[in-house]
Amino acid sequence: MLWVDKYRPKTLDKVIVHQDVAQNLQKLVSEGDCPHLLFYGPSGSGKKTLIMALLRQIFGPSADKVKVENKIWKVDAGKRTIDVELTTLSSTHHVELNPSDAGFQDRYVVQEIIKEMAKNRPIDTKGKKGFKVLVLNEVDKLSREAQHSLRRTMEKYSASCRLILCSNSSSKVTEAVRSRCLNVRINAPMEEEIVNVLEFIAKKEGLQLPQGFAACIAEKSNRNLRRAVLTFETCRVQQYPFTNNQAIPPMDWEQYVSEIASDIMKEQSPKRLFEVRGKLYELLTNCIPPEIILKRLLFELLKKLDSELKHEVSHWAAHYEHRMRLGQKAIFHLEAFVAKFMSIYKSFLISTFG
Ligand SMILES: Nc1ncnc2c1ncn2[C@@H]1O[C@H](COP(=O)(O)OP(=O)(O)OP(=O)(O)O)[C@@H](O)[C@H]1O
Repeated sequence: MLWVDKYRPKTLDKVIVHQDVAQNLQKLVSEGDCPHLLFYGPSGSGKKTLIMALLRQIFGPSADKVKVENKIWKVDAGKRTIDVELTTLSSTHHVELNPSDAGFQDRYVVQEIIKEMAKNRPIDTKGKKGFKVLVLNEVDKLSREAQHSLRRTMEKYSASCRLILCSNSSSKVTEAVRSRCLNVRINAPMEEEIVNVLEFIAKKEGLQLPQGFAACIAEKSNRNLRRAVLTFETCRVQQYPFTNNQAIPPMDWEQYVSEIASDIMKEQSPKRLFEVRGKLYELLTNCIPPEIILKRLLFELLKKLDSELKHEVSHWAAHYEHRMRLGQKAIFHLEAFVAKFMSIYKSFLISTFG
């Protein structure tokens, strides 16, 4: 098991970072009734960990016993019936799903599937009417229609079900949904907090971790806890005993994006565009989210660019990121950005050097 999973705190009293949030959540549960919740914060900040620990606090260890199901739902979409394939993770008390996986059919997922799940009211351990928890991931990626439907579901079934929403940014969640939830902001952990987590893992694994090296991993992680723990494990495999000046390897995919950026800078032609497309496709098939690829690619390209082009290139990256959100096939928009970049860069080279 990877350290990120092995050392993920299981209960609210065991968390190393966000102890204040964990305490507030504990109070909320002890008061008996939990409102709908919206957890938001950057990737790797610990949202999911807190949600899982909260479920355990509410329902006890049985919340950990989850089964993964891949189901095809037949939903009524106006005049026709469509098939929506979704993966759910469920225990006896909760169901977790990612409705935005259904792409532009996401509103049917909310209108039909989530509504159906929310309706069924379980009884709790004391034989009273209990409530079911639905954990919805990546709500910020839901279309506006889906978010409107979600709002209705939240209102209508609030007696039988609680929604726990998880998202990276709260600004992409509509005001109507936000205002019906208790908003829980999960900040990116501070570097010292990351060092504490690394020291905790080192102690458990019986490793000697030099202070300077832990601080270096924390700094390189960009305040992303998952990344810090993954890097720490990679370093352990590469070299032990650790030294203060040990090299910290970049993530494989970041290396790959950097190579793509170099390819684009070296040649701007349909042939090169075709090659780059293949590489981008490979990243997507390895589950690197397209927005992250675009952001990283922009970062790498900006490093190599003259300052007069930076503004224009950033503008087009934002343009294609927006289109990617509206569309379905991310590869089209990534490729379109690369083609646009090649055209801008080539014109710049011709006008400068003739
Ligand atoms: N409070 C905590 N104390 C100690 N370690 C933590 C804590 N929260 C998270 N971690 C560690 O950080 C890793 C990443 O956390 P988590 O998956 O909760 O992040 P996330 O915010 O949900 O990320 P994403 O938005 O990318 O899914 C966990 O696997 C766990 O090892």
